Amino acid sequence: MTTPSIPPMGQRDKLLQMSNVDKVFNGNVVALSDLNLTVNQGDFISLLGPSGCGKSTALRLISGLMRQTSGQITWEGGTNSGDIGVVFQEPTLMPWATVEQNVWLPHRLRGKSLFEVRDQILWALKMVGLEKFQKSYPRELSGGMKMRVSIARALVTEPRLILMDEPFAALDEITRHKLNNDLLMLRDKLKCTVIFVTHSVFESVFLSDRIVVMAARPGRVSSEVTVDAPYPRTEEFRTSAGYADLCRKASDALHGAMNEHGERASA
Ligand SMILES: Nc1ncnc2c1ncn2[C@@H]1O[C@H](COP(=O)(O)OP(=O)(O)OP(=O)(O)O)[C@@H](O)[C@H]1O
Repeated sequence: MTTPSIPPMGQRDKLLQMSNVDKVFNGNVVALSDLNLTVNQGDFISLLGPSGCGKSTALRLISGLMRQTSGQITWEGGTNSGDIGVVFQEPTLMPWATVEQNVWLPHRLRGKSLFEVRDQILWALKMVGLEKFQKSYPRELSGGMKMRVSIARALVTEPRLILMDEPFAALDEITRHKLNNDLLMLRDKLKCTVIFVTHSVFESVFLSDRIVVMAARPGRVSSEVTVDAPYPRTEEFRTSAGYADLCRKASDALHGAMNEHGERASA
């Protein structure tokens, strides 16, 4: 798969637009109010915000798993099945199925046989470094490897947009760093667009070029922090003064969002 490089921010084509999006649950829980967000092709966006500010709800609306109460979500050129890959906090693998069968799932749901999509499955597993584990079962894998399978499953349809809902939050720090590095390498190879939900200022700065900071009650965009550090980002970036400055900036923005309602910052 050959793909052109990602243009600099400001020169990217639009992928989708969320305009004046509201989501109300049970008639009275206002999860999102007047959410506006433009997502461009190649963006790596982190949604950062306090618990309950509607980050997961925003992802579910974009994924089409749920419908907004009002407002529009518009894809440039429309959207097809397979355009979106989703990775959740838990790997959500079928324990009775092999790695290969788990990664097959999105194609299987579209009526394709394992034989038909075997090459795509192998490609996705290679992307996450697990091509030798096709026939393994989830119980034989570490937590980090299970998450890689989950990422391969999201990649297997070659989606235009990958949605990740706190995918590494349950992993230990070392595995998390390793998967952060690998995710950036993957993004560099695939030139894909990613929206990544996290509670971690450090993770959002390391990964993204745009941090969308959300405020709660009701959930909305509070501010946006641009992370203009060049990719590839390495351990050198993680220990640089520039990284520390950007973390401070993102942390201030997060505290600002929390103070909009007098909440206590915990990130
Ligand atoms: N299915 C649902 N029914 C009723 N209320 C819901 C539902 N899903 C979410 N909510 C409410 O909507 C608000 C936003 O929830 P959401 O899970 O999107 O926030 P979040 O920012 O992802 O939180 P966290 O960081 O804790 O995962 C919360 O008040 C939550 O209780």
